Amino acid sequence: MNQNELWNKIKLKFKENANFDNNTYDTWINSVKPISYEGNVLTLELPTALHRDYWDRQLKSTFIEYAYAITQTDITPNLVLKGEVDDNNQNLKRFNEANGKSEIPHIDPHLNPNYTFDTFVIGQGNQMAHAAALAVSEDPGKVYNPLFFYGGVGLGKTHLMQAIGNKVLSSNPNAIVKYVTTEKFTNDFIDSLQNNKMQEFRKVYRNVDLLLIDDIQFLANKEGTQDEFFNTFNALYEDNKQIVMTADRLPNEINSLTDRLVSRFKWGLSVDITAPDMETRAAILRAKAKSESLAIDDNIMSYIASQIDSNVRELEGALSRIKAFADLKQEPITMDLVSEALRPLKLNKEKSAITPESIIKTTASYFRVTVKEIKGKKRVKAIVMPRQIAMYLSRELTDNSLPKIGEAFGGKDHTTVIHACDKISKQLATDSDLQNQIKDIKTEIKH
Ligand SMILES: Nc1ncnc2c1ncn2[C@@H]1O[C@H](COP(=O)(O)OP(=O)(O)OP(=O)(O)O)[C@@H](O)[C@H]1O
Repeated sequence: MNQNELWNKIKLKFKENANFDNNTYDTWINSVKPISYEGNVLTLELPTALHRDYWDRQLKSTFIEYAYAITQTDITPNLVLKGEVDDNNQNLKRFNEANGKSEIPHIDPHLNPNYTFDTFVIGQGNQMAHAAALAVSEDPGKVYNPLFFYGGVGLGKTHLMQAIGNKVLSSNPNAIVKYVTTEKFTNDFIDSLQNNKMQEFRKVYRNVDLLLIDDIQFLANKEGTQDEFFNTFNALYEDNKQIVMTADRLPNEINSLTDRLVSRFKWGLSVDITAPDMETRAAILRAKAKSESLAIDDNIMSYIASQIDSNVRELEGALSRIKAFADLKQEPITMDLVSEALRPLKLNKEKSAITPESIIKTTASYFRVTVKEIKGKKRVKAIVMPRQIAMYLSRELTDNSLPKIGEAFGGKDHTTVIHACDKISKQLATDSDLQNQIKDIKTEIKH
């Protein structure tokens, strides 16, 4: 029997017995080419490294079983990639090290199983992001690539991004999905540079079907990591692999993000997620309460939703607090219990009520300018500097979104706030006078 005859017989067995649909059969079996059959080794040429990984993990043992049924001998598959075939040394090396070991390291998707579409409540602020996420999860790499979510903290960006990963894996358990924060990507990159492991790094990041990368604003000012990310992005994109990213702002608003990255990100779709309205907050609470089997009256839900209006993470925190209160006191969840449980949160909020308004007031008096001047448009240095410092402090000390801060400064655009924050952060690194001024103003604000 030559290699073609043997492979055709094995293929037939895969077709008849392996329970593959046509698509799966074409992808993993029909795309394989028999190269040689010598001794007890059948050399097969596979189209990509992904195929080899899949064969190593999923198909090798079935292959051996089918080959044995046909030849009554143990046949070992020698899996090579196109281009490797002529290189005998590499071929041999690969064969020797193979032994069931996959070339692509095992990739842990790092997904939270609770972050699914089922547990995500759709509301006004996230409707569009949800629709885009769903579309991408149904057809990764095809519709919006890359998909980019941006918006403030605790609004569900990570949840939605991981929901895509969970859905892709549940539809195709063999898909290679990887979720990473930008911080982890950066650390992995630096680590592999220092330890001469760039090849492994690339093997991990360039062999995924779906890359989910969170908080890419942290790529700011990291040129080397940006370069590597750019190359990763290109490799995946050219291979029609899906990339999903999140950040707290639009790519062109991220400090020193290279133009080539910004322009790549524009190839796909950017969608913002905004804070949930009252109705959505109540719906989220109802869903969370239900999943934890908490019995809470509808009007109590509305009350909680009206009190906690910043973001979903805080809403969840409030609910856990209420639950803990009810458990400790062994009482049902009544309006009294809820208002007692939430009182410290509200008091805290009132006591430490640091708002852009209070920051503007303190900063103005520190620099002996007026609140009106800070909120105004005058561009003289004596006013611009205090204005930018107050914007910077509003960003640092409050949870207000960039547009909200802009509004507090007499209706300025959020890009002006970003510019101010970036400028002050940069200057702070080298200017000790500014460091002291900011320290003093902060102390005053907190008193
Ligand atoms: N629409 C929603 N329905 C259900 N749960 C939600 C929704 N939005 C957010 N959450 C929950 O709120 C919490 C915070 O969400 P998440 O971590 O995804 O926010 P984020 O936008 O990524 O914030 P950050 O930028 O701080 O990481 C999570 O526990 C998430 O499950």
